[in-house]
Amino acid sequence: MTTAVLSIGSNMGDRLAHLQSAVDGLPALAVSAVYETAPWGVTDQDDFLNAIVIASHEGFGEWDWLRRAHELENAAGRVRDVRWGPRSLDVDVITVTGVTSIDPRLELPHPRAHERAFVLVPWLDVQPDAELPGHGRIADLVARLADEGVRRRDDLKLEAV
Ligand SMILES: Nc1ncnc2c1ncn2[C@@H]1O[C@H](COP(=O)(O)OP(=O)(O)OP(=O)(O)O)[C@@H](O)[C@H]1O
Ligand SMILES: Nc1nc2c(c(=O)[nH]1)N=C(CO)CN2
Repeated sequence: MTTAVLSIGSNMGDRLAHLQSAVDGLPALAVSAVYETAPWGVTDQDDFLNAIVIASHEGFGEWDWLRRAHELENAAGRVRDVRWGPRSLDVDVITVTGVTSIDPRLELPHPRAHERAFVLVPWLDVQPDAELPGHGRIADLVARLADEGVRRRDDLKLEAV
């Protein structure tokens, strides 16, 4: 049994429906609130909706989590073109408990998670005591980040089954 922390994001089309399709396709233990977030990296694009899913599955290794992430992105009609560009659905594997990897096809923990408020703020919702291996407690990381344009949208809800 492995537990994974996954970041889901969308800034194209029906953003909430895309996030919900990801939640529906993951063995979710917990789902954060939904956040409206300013684009990170390539800033000349629409705002994202972001959330965090904690998922657990008997017999799933780290590559199974990546495969599932890609299946969900493809099902949402994602076209892979611009790095950090607009997308119907982005599913990133942030951590898989006990796993580190420097393989460029699957780096764990995700190498940019520690600097992304759109990952850390929703993660704090569901696992306030979590640590990001190599970077310490996520609560401390969030406290150190400036206001990065992350706004909780309590009017939008993801349904976990
Ligand atoms: N932890 C990870 N989670 C998801 N993809 C990863 C991870 N580590 C490496 N990759 C690889 O990164 C490639 C590009 O992923 P993607 O298109 O989602 O990048 P991005 O979302 O634009 O940027 P970023 O990687 O900074 O989030 C994927 O094909 C995948 O093989
Ligand atoms: N706010 C926000 N910015 C992003 C996001 C995202 O999910 N949210 N995903 C990206 C692709 O990695 C690039 N930039």
